[in-house]
Amino acid sequence: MFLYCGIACRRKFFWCYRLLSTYVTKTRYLFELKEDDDACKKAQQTGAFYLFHGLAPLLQTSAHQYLAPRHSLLELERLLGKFGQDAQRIEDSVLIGCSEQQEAWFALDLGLDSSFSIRASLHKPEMETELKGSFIELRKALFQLNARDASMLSTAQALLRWHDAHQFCSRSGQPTKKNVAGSKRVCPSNNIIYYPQMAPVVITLVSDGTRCLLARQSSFPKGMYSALAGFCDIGESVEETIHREVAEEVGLEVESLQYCASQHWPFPSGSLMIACHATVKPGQTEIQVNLRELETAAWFSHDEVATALKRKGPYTQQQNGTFPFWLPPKLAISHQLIKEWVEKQTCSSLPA
Ligand SMILES: NC(=O)c1ccc[n+]([C@@H]2O[C@H](COP(=O)([O-])OP(=O)(O)OC[C@H]3O[C@@H](n4cnc5c(N)ncnc54)[C@H](O)[C@@H]3O)[C@@H](O)[C@H]2O)c1
Ligand SMILES: [Mg+2]
Repeated sequence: MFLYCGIACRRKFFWCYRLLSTYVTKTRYLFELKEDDDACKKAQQTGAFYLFHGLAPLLQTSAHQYLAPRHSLLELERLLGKFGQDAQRIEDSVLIGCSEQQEAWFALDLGLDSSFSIRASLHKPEMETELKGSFIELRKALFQLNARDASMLSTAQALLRWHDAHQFCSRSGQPTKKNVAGSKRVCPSNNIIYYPQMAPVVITLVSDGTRCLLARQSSFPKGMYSALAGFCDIGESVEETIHREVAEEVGLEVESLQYCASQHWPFPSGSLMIACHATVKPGQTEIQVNLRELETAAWFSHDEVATALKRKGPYTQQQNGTFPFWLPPKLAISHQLIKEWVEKQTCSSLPA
């Protein structure tokens, strides 16, 4: 009997341990907050808030890096009170994650129009002084944030932008209402539910076996090249988008492809970047650049790419008027894709 109990208890302990692993607990907690408005409101009491103004996150500078400060509900209520705002404005906030200790994290934009406020947008310079930070465009700050803040702020910005753009039902024209977590909006007149969306984008590093193909758009910083990227058209598989984008942008036919990784990307308005390696036949490598899409594209050797990976742009113009060749920074999935290609090439060139 004792032995039986012992085994049963150990089994139970093992089962609880499995269920209560930090990751599972955190995931279940976030799921509950998205489904249960009261639970989410309760979580706000002990939660922390990232602040934005016109989709630009509040940042503080620390040793050449940006840090994203968080504020408690109490601090936020005090701040809104000081600027003559109703604390109801906090209902505009969206849930973006939680800590391992289940402190829920929210994001709130103080610069976007609010249905809860008479004076919709709070005055930016005054708020910056009060908060001892600056609201900085995410595009400018992203690469000077640590990986966790970059990911949190990217998610937050995409979600805040989506809510701002989906205030009305496209069928009835009536105002839609968000749930407390901000994981959906509902039209009260017809019960249509709107969920936040993101656009799938493929990013492909094409190789001919020894070289890889990199391209630039005129909007890129000078000297920077990247892998080929393109939005998925409606009805396409990832494989079909890769074939089409490579043909459209550089006039080549993909022979084989291999998945590498994926990343949420906040620009232009929330994309899921799906990164893949692709090969073309060694004899069919003549590039025909589509100038409507790209400024230029070219084949680069392993050594050229390996050297460029170590450079950190943006660069100033050289004496001969050109800019050094450099690649996107570590945080961008294109960097990871290119680095993986370089490592594979290095391994395959080593003697067996
Ligand atoms: N994270 C990274 O490493 C990385 C690297 C390269 C590109 N990107 C991102 O990939 C995205 C797509 O690359 P691209 O610009 O070459 O795409 P693209 O080649 O599909 O060309 C862009 C054009 O596609 C059209 N388009 C179709 N669907 C669209 C949609 N849902 N949203 C916006 N435009 C749409 C527009 O006309 C737009 O001008 C860019 O927004 C860029 O920010 C990210
Ligand atoms: Mg493109």
